[in-house]
Amino acid sequence: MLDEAYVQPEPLGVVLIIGAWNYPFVLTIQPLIGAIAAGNAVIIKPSELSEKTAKILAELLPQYLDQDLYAVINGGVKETTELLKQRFDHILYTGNTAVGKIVMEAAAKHLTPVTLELGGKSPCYIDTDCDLDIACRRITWGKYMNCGQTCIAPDYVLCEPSLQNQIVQKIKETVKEFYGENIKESPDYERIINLRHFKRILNLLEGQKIAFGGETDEATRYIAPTILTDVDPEAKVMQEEIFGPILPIVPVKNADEAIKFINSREKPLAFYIFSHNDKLVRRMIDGTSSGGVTANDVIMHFTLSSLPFGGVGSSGMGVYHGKYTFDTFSHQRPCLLKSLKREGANKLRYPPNSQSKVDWAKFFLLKRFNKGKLALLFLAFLGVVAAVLAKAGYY
Ligand SMILES: NC(=O)c1ccc[n+]([C@@H]2O[C@H](COP(=O)([O-])OP(=O)(O)OC[C@H]3O[C@@H](n4cnc5c(N)ncnc54)[C@H](O)[C@@H]3O)[C@@H](O)[C@H]2O)c1
Ligand SMILES: O=CCCCCCCCCCCCCCCCCCCCCC(=O)O
Repeated sequence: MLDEAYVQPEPLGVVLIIGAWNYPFVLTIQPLIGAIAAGNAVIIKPSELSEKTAKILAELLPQYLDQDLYAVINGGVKETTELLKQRFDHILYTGNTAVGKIVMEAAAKHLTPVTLELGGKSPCYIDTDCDLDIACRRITWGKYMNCGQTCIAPDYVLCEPSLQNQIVQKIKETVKEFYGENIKESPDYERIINLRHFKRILNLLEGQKIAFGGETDEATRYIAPTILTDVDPEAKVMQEEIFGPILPIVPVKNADEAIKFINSREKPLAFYIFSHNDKLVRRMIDGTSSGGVTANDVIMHFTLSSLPFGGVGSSGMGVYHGKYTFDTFSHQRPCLLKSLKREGANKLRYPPNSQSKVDWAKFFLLKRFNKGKLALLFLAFLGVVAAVLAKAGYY
């Protein structure tokens, strides 16, 4: 009661931030800000795939930040492997799950804590009680933004079979509204990062029923906004994160079947539910697990600095954004400041031990006391009252 107890966040030391190529600026600078705020030195390793952003980060950062404390190291697998042999005090990695395991293994050698911002297949459930026009506009935005190369893009849609055709029609209309008749010419429609990913995505289309889109151009790595209908849960496109502009629709009987479907797979990075029915929204949140959730929209939980961002299970571990980034890169150090006085009370914890000492310790620590102690306390209280009365009478 008389001591001072507080939590003093302290810097961890040297932090390594490994970024991914799909949002190469935000995925390195956002964690960097929190790591600096928490007082750490930082090494940034941008993705070699987004080579121009990597180059510009290495040119710009030293112009504005202390070069002894904040470094940018560019390179690919070889350089990152070498970097990971060093001892860091925290590693924040953004990228795919397979490399996440490599990072965690390397970190374990030094007992370095990790934050792993990974991916996964983020489901999107559309309820029959829903404004389909709005739902489809928001899904079109989140799915085809950056050509589907967004970690929290809705990966696939779950809905009742009766909604399928309407969804296709409405997304089709929205694509036209967003990107015009000639999508290829739209300055707002992006391309696939490289040929390897282009071929990987095309491979996912094999044997599928294309309800919309499907046009591709290898020379410019263009893949049109595409929708697949009646997709078999066992199909290739349902086995890995798509990370491209393909939206499979998997018909389910109802919300309960959707919950079962989601729970039978790895925990996703995000989960989206579109419904007017608030009770259903909460039931679906309670019945599933995912890194984050947005109801009646997509992507937007990422934009709130008041919410922690991160995955769970195979979609990652640890969180950042806003104050959570500061906390991730800090050690929460508990401090108790006592004085050298009141040694009489402290004698309770020193040997020789006795039942009376145990009872008093219970009283102080657990706020638990037996009836005998209660009587004693009552007597003490009466004594205090008597003393006060006597003093008042005396004066
Ligand atoms: N959770 C998030 O915030 C988030 C954000 C963006 C992307 N992602 C996920 O990232 C994935 C896409 O990114 P990616 O993995 O293709 O990015 P990537 O290929 O850029 O790899 C990520 C980083 O890992 C490094 N790397 C690659 N192979 C390595 C190895 N063998 N050893 C050590 N380091 C290695 C790269 O140099 C790069 O810096 C998707 O799964 C996506 O969902 C997650
Ligand atoms: O790959 C992983 C990283 C993901 C990065 C995703 C970045 C996404 C950025 C999206 C920015 C969206 C900004 C939208 C701002 C405009 C908002 C207007 C909102 C009006 C809201 C009205 C309301 O009803 O709430």
